[in-house]
Amino acid sequence: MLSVKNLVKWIEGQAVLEDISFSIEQGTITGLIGRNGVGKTTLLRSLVGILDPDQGEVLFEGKNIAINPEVKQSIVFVPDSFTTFNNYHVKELIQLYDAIYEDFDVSYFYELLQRFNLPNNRKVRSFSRGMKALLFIILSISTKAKLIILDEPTNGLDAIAKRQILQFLLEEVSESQLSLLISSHHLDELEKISDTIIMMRAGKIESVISMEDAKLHYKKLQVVFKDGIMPEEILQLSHVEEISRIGRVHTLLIKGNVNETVQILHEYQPLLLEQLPMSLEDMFVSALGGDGIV
Ligand SMILES: Nc1ncnc2c1ncn2[C@@H]1O[C@H](COP(=O)(O)OP(=O)(O)OP(=O)(O)O)[C@@H](O)[C@H]1O
Repeated sequence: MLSVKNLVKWIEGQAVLEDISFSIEQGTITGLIGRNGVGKTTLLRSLVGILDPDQGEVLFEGKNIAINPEVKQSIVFVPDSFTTFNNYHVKELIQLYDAIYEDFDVSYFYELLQRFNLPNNRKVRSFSRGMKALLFIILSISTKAKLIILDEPTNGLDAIAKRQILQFLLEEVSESQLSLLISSHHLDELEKISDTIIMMRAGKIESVISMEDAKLHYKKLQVVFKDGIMPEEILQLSHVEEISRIGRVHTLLIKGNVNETVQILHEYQPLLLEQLPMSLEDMFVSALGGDGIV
């Protein structure tokens, strides 16, 4: 559905995006993660034409978005800040979206407004941060676009609103074959809803991995030895990484064949050896933990 090919973006003499390529399939949720300043927002803005890439292209259903502006009807970007719209009344926003997006569904918008208990008789300025986030997610869904790109969508939402909106996004994806690309630092949320995770590092793609593969290929083990010391042989294994140590409890991240590692660990007769659920945060820390802020 969306195909990004060799995207490069320079800002003020600095390469912010370097040779970015990936694709997004219909009806899927892709999470975009990476440390602060790696270029996530710049990438999202380049995908929708707010920024012009210096090299490379973005194809939506085979059409280059730079020379086929009508394609932008099918892609909606929800930014992480809504100050531009502060002076708009909700009704003016509806008129604006209705004028821009041919398939904007006004009655569905009002239905969603009611579902999320948002007022329709006020200016955006009077909404809280979380209410604004909800409002713009609802607006984007009501456009009936095929791809919605969200930059930090759950920032400022309370725990209940977060759950509601994530559940709602999942429903929309399964019912209407919508695709979502979501940039977020809330890895626990992305882990629950994403099919694929794109990890960025210093303006480049570090990895693209399906959550299914990630769960198969990464495992987390907790191990305690009598003398509290992790055998050097284990630390030397290239697919094993010690991600934390609290007292005598060592936590290991295993990439690849976990059975082989467990067998070796058993030879050292540990007092405790147990497998823990692997989280996206573990993968993130393992892959990017050594990086400073870029
Ligand atoms: N308008 C701009 N002028 C100068 N530098 C910019 C501009 N926009 C982005 N940058 C730089 O580009 C890099 C990437 O910024 P970007 O906002 O895309 O990162 P990010 O991954 O979204 O970060 P965060 O997770 O903190 O939101 C940073 O080094 C930033 O300083």
